[in-house]
Order: sequence, then C-alpha cells, then structure tokens
Amino acid sequence: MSKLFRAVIMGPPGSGKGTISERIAHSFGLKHISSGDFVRENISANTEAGVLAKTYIKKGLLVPDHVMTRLLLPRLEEMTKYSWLLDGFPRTLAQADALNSICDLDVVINLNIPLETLKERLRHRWTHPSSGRVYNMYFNPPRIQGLDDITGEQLIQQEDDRPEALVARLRHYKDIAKPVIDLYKAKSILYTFSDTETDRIWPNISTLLSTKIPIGQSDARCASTH
Ligand SMILES: Nc1ccn([C@@H]2O[C@H](COP(=O)(O)OP(=O)(O)OP(=O)(O)O)[C@@H](O)[C@H]2O)c(=O)n1
Ligand SMILES: Nc1nc2c(ncn2[C@@H]2O[C@H](COP(=O)(O)OP(=O)(O)O)[C@@H](O)[C@H]2O)c(=O)[nH]1
Repeated sequence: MSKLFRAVIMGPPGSGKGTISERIAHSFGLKHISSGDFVRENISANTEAGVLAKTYIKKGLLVPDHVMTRLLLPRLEEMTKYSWLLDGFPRTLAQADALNSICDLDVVINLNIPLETLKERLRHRWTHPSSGRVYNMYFNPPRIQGLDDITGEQLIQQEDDRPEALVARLRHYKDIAKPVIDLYKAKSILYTFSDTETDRIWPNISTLLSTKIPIGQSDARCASTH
C-alpha cells in the first residue's frame, strides 16, 4: 500500500479551492473533504451539530471552532485508510491546533489571488445550493444556463458573493488566516501559489504533488481514535 498523504488547501473566497481540489482529487486519487459541503450535508440531515451550525450560517457568520471541530474531526478519523485533501478547514488557529492534535499534514497549498480577480470571479459564480457545486459563467458554465448539470435544479447567486460583501469577507479571511499561514510556514509545509488563472496555477500544483505523493510505503499517520 502507498503511504498516506494529508493535504490542506487554503485561500480566500473565490480563490479556486473547490475548483483545484476537484482536479487534485481526480488526478491524484485523494479524497476531497470540503468542510462547507460537509456542513451543508449535516444541516440537511438535521444532525445535532448541523442544526447548531445552521443558526450561524443563516446570519452569515462563521461557525464557532468547537462546532466545526466536532463536525470535522470524527469525519477525518473515519478516513484513516485514505489519503485526503481538506478544503475550507482549518480556517482559524484553534481549528489548525485541533487538526494538528490528530494528524501530521504533508502539504498545505495556499492560494494567493488578487482582490480584483476574486471580485470578478465571485460576481459570476453560480452555486447549486444543495450540493455546493459551483459554476462560473465564463470559466466553467453549466451546460444549460441557470441549471445544475447533474440534477437540472436551479442555480443561485449567493448573497455573500456580491462585490460589496466580498471586501469585508476578505478582510476577515486575512485576519483569521494569517496565524494559520504563519504556523504552516514555520512547519515548512506551506506552498503558496500566486496568479490570476487557475489554469496557470494548476500545472505547478500538479508538479508539486507529483514529487510529494510517495508510493510504496505504508504509514497511517492520523490517529484512529481520540
Ligand atoms: N471551517 C469552516 C468552514 C465552513 N464554515 C461555514 O460554512 C459555510 C460554508 O462553507 P464554504 O462552502 O467553505 O463557504 P464559503 O464561506 O462560501 O467559502 P468559499 O467562498 O471560500 O468557497 C461558511 O460560510 C461558514 O459559515 C465555517 O464557519 N468554518
Ligand atoms: N474566470 C475564472 N474563473 C475561475 C477560475 N478558477 C475558478 N474560477 C471560478 O471562480 C469561482 C470561485 O472558484 P471556487 O473553486 O468556488 O473557489 P473557492 O471559493 O476558493 O472554493 C467559481 O465560480 C469558479 O468556477 C479561473 O482561473 N478563471
């Protein structure tokens, strides 16, 4: 069995985490765990943590650290046999510390995208609310305008994707992400990619992961119980 690989992808809203995660999952066979999707699944399933999370998301707030970690850590502990890529978690230093207590990360991908590019992308981002699938009217449009490719259901534009909301979201992201980025830099596992186009960033990420994802060694580094 090959050695297990643990990665995190970070970046502000609209930086391409979801888009790049899908490419990584597809090319390297990692399980993609999107914390946003996972939260939404818990909300739909009415789990205890999901019900709690919903009260914050409805107000446009971040879900508190203890709720996020209560949701995510058991999910990761179920995944000890798989290599995975975590998208949207950790967002805060407390979440990073909690993650650190159950596993060692191999790579943290940090997307650094100019503000103007983020604004432009999110202005054209359309989301399928129940699955979290995203489209962009130019970059990856749906097959039928306004409808999700898989279910045929209506796509929506999220309130907080509007340019007015984005500046505040971005400022908030920078404040809470800075100590997380510093932590991973200090551990020498942070790889930052800066560009305006996902298609230009992708070959560099792909090259990095080709050198980092080893084969031929068995090593489950995430604790299975805690
Ligand atoms: N570590 C996390 C991940 C998610 N959320 C909550 O779950 C929602 C959905 O998460 P996500 O899909 O990651 O949404 P966005 O904030 O829209 O992220 P992005 O624009 O970067 O895709 C967030 O708005 C936030 O309220 C959170 O509080 N903490
Ligand atoms: N124009 C353009 N849009 C992109 C590019 N990469 C991603 N997108 C779109 O930008 C939006 C944000 O990407 P997403 O993967 O959702 O970012 P996340 O918020 O970090 O998960 C989506 O609508 C994507 O389809 C790109 O290189 N160019």
